[in-house]
Amino acid sequence: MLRVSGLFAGYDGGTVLHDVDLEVAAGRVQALVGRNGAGKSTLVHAIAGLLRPYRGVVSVDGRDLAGRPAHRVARAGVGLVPQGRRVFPRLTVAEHLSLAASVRRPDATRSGPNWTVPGVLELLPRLAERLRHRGNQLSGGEQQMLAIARALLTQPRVLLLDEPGEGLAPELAARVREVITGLATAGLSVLLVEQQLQHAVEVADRIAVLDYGRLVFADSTAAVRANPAPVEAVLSVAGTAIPDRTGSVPSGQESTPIGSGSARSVPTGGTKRPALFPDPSEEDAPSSTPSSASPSSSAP
Ligand SMILES: Nc1ncnc2c1ncn2[C@@H]1O[C@H](COP(=O)(O)OP(=O)(O)OP(=O)(O)O)[C@@H](O)[C@H]1O
Repeated sequence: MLRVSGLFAGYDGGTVLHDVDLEVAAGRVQALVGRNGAGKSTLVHAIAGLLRPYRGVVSVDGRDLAGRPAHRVARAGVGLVPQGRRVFPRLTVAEHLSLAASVRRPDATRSGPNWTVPGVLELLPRLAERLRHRGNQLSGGEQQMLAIARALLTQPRVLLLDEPGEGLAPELAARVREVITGLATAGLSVLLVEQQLQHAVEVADRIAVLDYGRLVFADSTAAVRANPAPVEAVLSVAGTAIPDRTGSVPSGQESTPIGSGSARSVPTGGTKRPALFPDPSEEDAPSSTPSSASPSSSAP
């Protein structure tokens, strides 16, 4: 379990995160949404040890990691899929994977999933076809899969993903969400930074909203589906128009300027249910968890 408590962090003495509390249980996906500049990446970096918090607790399975350097945090079981993927342009896929596999955390074999190179290639078969390609020869989707594979090979118990669908074609972003669901099913605690609420609710068990560095909302995805207005109100202040599943912004849900005082949570047109979420009876059946997501199928 990942636990963040009373976390303050920022840059050069300025405070970005104010008293943030968050818990992500094993096997769960916690989505973190918020408008641009709300502090989502700052929180991810503070958890991952890339940014030293001013104060507060960051713990994994009860072990306090706040202020530890990134390599120590990684060895304690926190995997990071950073925003922008950050693959090495000149290393091949195979080299990325063998490098990641060489920095396994020391107790990795004693508990939790045991990810191997064959195991991640089974989960992400596109990478198997690209083993000799360099990072700069991969598509955005392939780079994202590589970033996920690299993180898994460090044998994380907690996986942090910072906007993994950013810049991907819709079908690839959907595949990434499918993989994330499978990873949670395999027992990981997943913290997912997601720009679009519509996508967050597809994959997360819980939704938290960060605004001006403060956690202003946290509840189950079911509760958000039932009443998205509080979350939408925070997001709409940023002028972030959330598209529906077809990718278009529903009529009446255009973004609201800061200070206008009206959230766009309920579209005009008289429907009670905001168009962001389809009626549950109209939704597609949930996709089954890919069996290949289980690392138990990994070769030793
Ligand atoms: N390295 C840095 N040095 C100084 N300030 C920073 C740095 N990184 C981020 N900030 C500032 O911290 C605040 C939060 O930024 P952060 O990147 O965490 O937001 P975010 O919610 O992830 O935004 P986005 O959705 O655009 O990625 C912003 O005001 C940003 O300008």
